[in-house]
Amino acid sequence: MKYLIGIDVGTSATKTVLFDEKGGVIASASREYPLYQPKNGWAEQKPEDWRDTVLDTLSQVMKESGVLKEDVKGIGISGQMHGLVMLDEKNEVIRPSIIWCDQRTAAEVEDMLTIMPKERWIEITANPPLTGWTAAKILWVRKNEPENYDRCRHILLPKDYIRYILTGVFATEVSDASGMQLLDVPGRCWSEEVLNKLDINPKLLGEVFESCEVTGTLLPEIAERTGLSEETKVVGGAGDNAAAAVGTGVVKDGTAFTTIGTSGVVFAHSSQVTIDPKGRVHTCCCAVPGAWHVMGVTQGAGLSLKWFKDNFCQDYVEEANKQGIDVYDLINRDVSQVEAGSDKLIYLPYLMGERTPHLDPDCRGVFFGLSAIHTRKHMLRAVMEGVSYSLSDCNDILNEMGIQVGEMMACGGGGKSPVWRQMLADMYDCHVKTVAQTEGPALGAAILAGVGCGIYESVEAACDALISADKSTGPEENQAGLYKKYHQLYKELYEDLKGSYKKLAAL
Ligand SMILES: Nc1ncnc2c1ncn2[C@@H]1O[C@H](COP(=O)(O)OP(=O)(O)O)[C@@H](O)[C@H]1O
Ligand SMILES: O=C(CO)[C@@H](O)[C@H](O)COP(=O)(O)O
Repeated sequence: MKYLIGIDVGTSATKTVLFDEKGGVIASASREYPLYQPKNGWAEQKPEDWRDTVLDTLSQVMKESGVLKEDVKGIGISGQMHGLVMLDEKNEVIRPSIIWCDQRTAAEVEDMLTIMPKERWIEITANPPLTGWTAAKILWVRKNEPENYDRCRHILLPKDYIRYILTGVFATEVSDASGMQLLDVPGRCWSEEVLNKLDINPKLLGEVFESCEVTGTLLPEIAERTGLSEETKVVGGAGDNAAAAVGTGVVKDGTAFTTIGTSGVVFAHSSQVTIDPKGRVHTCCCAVPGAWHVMGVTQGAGLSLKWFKDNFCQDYVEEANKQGIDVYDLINRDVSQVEAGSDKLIYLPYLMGERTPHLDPDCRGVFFGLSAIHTRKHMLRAVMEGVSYSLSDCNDILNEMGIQVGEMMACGGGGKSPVWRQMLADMYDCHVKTVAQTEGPALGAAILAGVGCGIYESVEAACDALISADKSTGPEENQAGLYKKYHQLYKELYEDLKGSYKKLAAL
C-alpha cells in the first residue's frame, strides 16, 4: 500500500492527515495557533507557528500510524490564501504575516488603481485590486516599513513558506498565486506588466507550478525530524479553497461547494475564465490543470461564531469540557431550539470588513433588532443566519453570472453543523450535501500529491474513485420564504449603514 499526506495550514489550526492510496484516513493531527489583531481591522499570524505546527503534526501522524517512511510517496500542502510572508537574506522571517482578512490596505488599493486602470487589472489578474490580496500588502510594507522591505529577499504565501521549510525550494502554484494579484490568471504565469507597474522585482517571487507538479523532495534534516523519507515528493498543492474543491469532488463544470471555515466561501468550478465585471467575486486558476474557479468570499463566517463563543460563551466551553464533547455541538443544539429568523434579530457578519458583495474594508458587525425578548441562543442563531445571508449574497452573484448548480457541497468546520446546512439549503433553495470524506483541503492536497507521484491518472479520475456524497439536506418550504424576506432586509441594512461605516472608520 502507498500513502500520501495532506497538510492544511488554516487560519485556526494546521491539520495534517495521512491517507492510504484509497483515501482512507490512517492518522491525523491538528494544532491551533493565535490570530493577532494589533489594530481594529488588522490581522496577523506568525509563520513560525505554522512551521512548528506542521513539523509537529507530521511527526505525530508518522509516529501514530506506524507506516513505513518509504511508503509515504508524496505530500500536498494547502493553506489560507493571500498572506504575505517575507524572508531576509538568511531566509529568516522578517515580520509577522499580514493575512487574508487584514483590511489595512485601502490606500494601497487606491494607488494600484492610479497606476493601472481597473479594467486592465481585471484583464490580467481576472480581479480588481483588493484589500485582502497580497500585492496591496507588499505595497503597504514598502510604504510603511521601508527597512523591512529593503531586507526582503523572498516573498511567499503561507503554504509556500511551509514548502520552503520542508524542501528548501522557493516556489508557488497557480491557484494560490492567483490570489496575489501578480499573476496573469488566464496565462497561468507571473505578469511582467503588473510586476513592472508595481516595481516589484520578479526575483523576490518563486517559480510558479501547476498544483499537481512535483516541486521538490524533503530536506534530510526535515525527513529525520518528522520520521519521513528524503525521497518523499512535495507537489505544488493549492490555496485552501482550490484544495477543498478537490477534496469535495468539485472539479467539473456545474459543481460547487460552500465552505464555512474562518472565512466563508461559495466556490464554483469553471473550465473557462469567467469574470464578474463588477469584481464582487474572485476568479482564480484552480488545481485542475487548464481550469479556473469563481468564488465569493465572506470574511467573517466561522470567525463570527468563534468570536461570539470566545467572548460570550465561557460556560458552554466549561460544560463541553465536562461532558467531553465539542463546544460547537452544544451551540448547534441550542441554535436548533430557536425558530428561523431568530425572532426578528439580524446579524451582519462584517467583523473584518467584507469582500463579497461589498468590497468594503470599513464595514463592521451589527446586531439589528435586539429586543428584551432575545436570549443568547437567539444571538447565536442570528450569527449563523447572518453568515448564511452573506453566503447567499455570494451564491446570488454566481447565479447572476450564469453559473447554475443543482446542488451544493458543504465543508469546513461550519459545514459539519446540520443546522447551518439547513439554513444554507433554505436560502440557496437547493440540496446541500456533505461528502463522506470529511478532510476537505487536506484530502484535496493529498490527491494532488497522488497525481504528482503517478498514483492517480488525473485529479478528476482520483475524485471519481475516492469521493462519495454523504448527507443531503433539502430546503424546507416555509423557511425558504421567510428567509427571503429577512435576506432582503439584511441587504437594505448595509445600504443604510454604508455612510455611517465610513464615518466610524474616520473617527
Ligand atoms: N460543529 C461545528 N458547528 C458549527 N460550526 C463549527 C463547528 N466546528 C467548527 N465550526 C466553525 O468552523 C470554524 C473552523 O473551521 P475550519 O474549517 O477548521 O477553519 P480554518 O480552515 O479557517 O482553520 C470555527 O471557527 C467555527 O466557527
Ligand atoms: O481569503 C480567502 C479566500 O480568498 C480565505 O478563504 C482564506 O483562504 C482563509 O481561509 P480559511 O482559513 O477560512 O479556510
